[in-house]
Order: sequence, then structure tokens, then C-alpha cells
Amino acid sequence: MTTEMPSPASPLKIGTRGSPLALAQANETRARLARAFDLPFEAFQIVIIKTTGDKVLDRPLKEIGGKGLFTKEIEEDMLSGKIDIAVHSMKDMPVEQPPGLLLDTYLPREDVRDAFVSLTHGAMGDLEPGAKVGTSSLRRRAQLMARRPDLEVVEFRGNVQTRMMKLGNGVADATFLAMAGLRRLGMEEVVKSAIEVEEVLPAVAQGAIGIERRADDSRAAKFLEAIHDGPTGQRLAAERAFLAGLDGSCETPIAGLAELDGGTLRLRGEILRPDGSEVLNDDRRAPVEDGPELGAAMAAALRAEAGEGFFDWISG
Ligand SMILES: NCc1[nH]cc(CCC(=O)O)c1CC(=O)O
Repeated sequence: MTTEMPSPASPLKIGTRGSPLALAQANETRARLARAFDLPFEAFQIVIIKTTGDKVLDRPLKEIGGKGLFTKEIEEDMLSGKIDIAVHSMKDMPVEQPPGLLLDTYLPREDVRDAFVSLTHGAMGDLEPGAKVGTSSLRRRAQLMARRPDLEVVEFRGNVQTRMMKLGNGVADATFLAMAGLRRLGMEEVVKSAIEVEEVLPAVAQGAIGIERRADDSRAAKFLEAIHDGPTGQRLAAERAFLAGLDGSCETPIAGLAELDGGTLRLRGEILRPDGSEVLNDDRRAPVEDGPELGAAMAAALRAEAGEGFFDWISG
């Protein structure tokens, strides 16, 4: 079977959420595809899909609950053929995909660090006791409370523009955002300081863009193979195995980062009680091809160290 080339008359359809960050990521994917195959941009069509997570803005995500809040509608449209591929922030993706879909293509990873963002303070250390930090991330909340129990955490949702407005209105004195997202939005100027991973370990898969497709779509497979970044894939294999081994989702305060050092993969992992009162860390190395085993082994070790109560507390 020869692969039909996408053309402006018969484009490859790229599904995405409509947020500014999601659109920037979809456009980056489109540009990379067009460049790799020397095709016009119009051979790749961006299709915006509204998800439950986009519709419900007035409640914390953990209250709305359920996996795939930002992906269900997109995956349904892919299975029904309305779109061919979908672009996602890997940080937000469940470790397993629905039957018939594959998520195994990654663009080169951006900066993995969190950024300290504030209109009034330069770094976390400048915040006076009682200062308010806005975040809706359980990981960032727990990490902050572990380091600075004297600060107040306030619930903070919405896109980057909304969060900057809330800082301006005094809802919070500071917030944490991923460097990667701010870079992709061209908004790096709001960053007061980048937080090194030794200080705050980022979320699993932070800074990585993944592209999903139907398992039986050979045309999509051929196109995605050309833009896949192997090293990012090796790193995410370890990180996502770690998350899977902890039954982790966006509802669990877990951090993890894999890095390549020649033929060696270094994985750092962290689990926290939601109130930051206990933090468990691990740091291990393995050959690059053993990422899944490395992640699973670290998850098992931290699970054993934490004991049952640690996780009951998380889900309770
Ligand atoms: N959960 C929201 C989300 N998902 C991906 C990013 C940023 C881009 C990335 O980490 O790849 C963000 C915002 C943030 O954490 O600042």
C-alpha cells in the first residue's frame, strides 16, 4: 500500500484544544511536519476541539474528577476519523490510552523546570511568611508546603493570561508555571527566576509534547516517525513507568525526571504527602534501554518505603 500524501485538498487533520498553549504546540507540530516532508502548511489542518476541562472553569480540576478531562472528546474524534492526530502536553496525559490509540511520538523536549512568577517578588526565598502562592497543582502545593510551611497556598486555575491578571488583582503574590509553556507562548518575560530541578523536581513529562494517532493509521505513523525525538522517548518511558507504578495521575503529588548521560539514564523521583509533611526521594541509574524497568523499580521502592498509609492519605 502506498501512502497517500496529505494535500490542501486532503489534509492530515491535527486535533487540539483551543487554549493559546495548545494552539502553539499544534502549530509547532504542523510546522515540523510541513518542513520534514517539504509540504505546504495547508496540507496539515488544525482542528480545535473543546473538552470538558475547557468548559468547566469554576471548580478545581480534582473536584471535577475523572481521568482524561482534557482528552476524552479529542480521542473520540480521532477514533471516529474527524481528526487524524492529536497534540498533547505529555504532563497532562494518563499513562494508558484507550484501545485503538497510540501515543508514542514526542517532539524534542523543552526546558523541564518550573518558573517562579510574580509581579512583586524575585524568588521563592523573597516571599515573607503568610504570603500567598497560587497553584492548582497538587505536586506544586505539596512541594511548596514541604519547603515553606509558612506560606499560604490559594487555588489558581486558568490559562497564563488569566493567572497574570489574578496576580495583578492581588489574589496571590506569586505562582509557579512551567518554563516550557511560557517559552512556547513567547511569555518568558514574566519569569522572575527559573527553579533548578535540584530545588523543585518537575512533574513527570513536563516540557514534552506528545502526538497521538490511531493504531491502524499507517499514513499518520509514517508522518509522525519523521518528527519523533528518540531521546525524549527514552526519558519519558522511564518517567511514565514510574508514574504508572504508583498508579499516579494528576491527582497525586508525584514528581519525576529522567535525564540522559551518554548511554546511561538517570531517574529522579519524589512522592509527597499532600500537605508536604513527608517527602520521599529516589535517584537511580540504568542503561538507556531499561527505562521502563528503572521507572517500575523506583515506584516499587518508594511504595515500600511509604507504606500503605501514605497512599490512603492521598486518595482519601
Ligand atoms: N497542567 C497544565 C499544563 N500542562 C502543560 C503545561 C506547560 C507545558 C509543559 O509542561 O509541557 C501546563 C501549565 C503549567 O504547568 O505551567
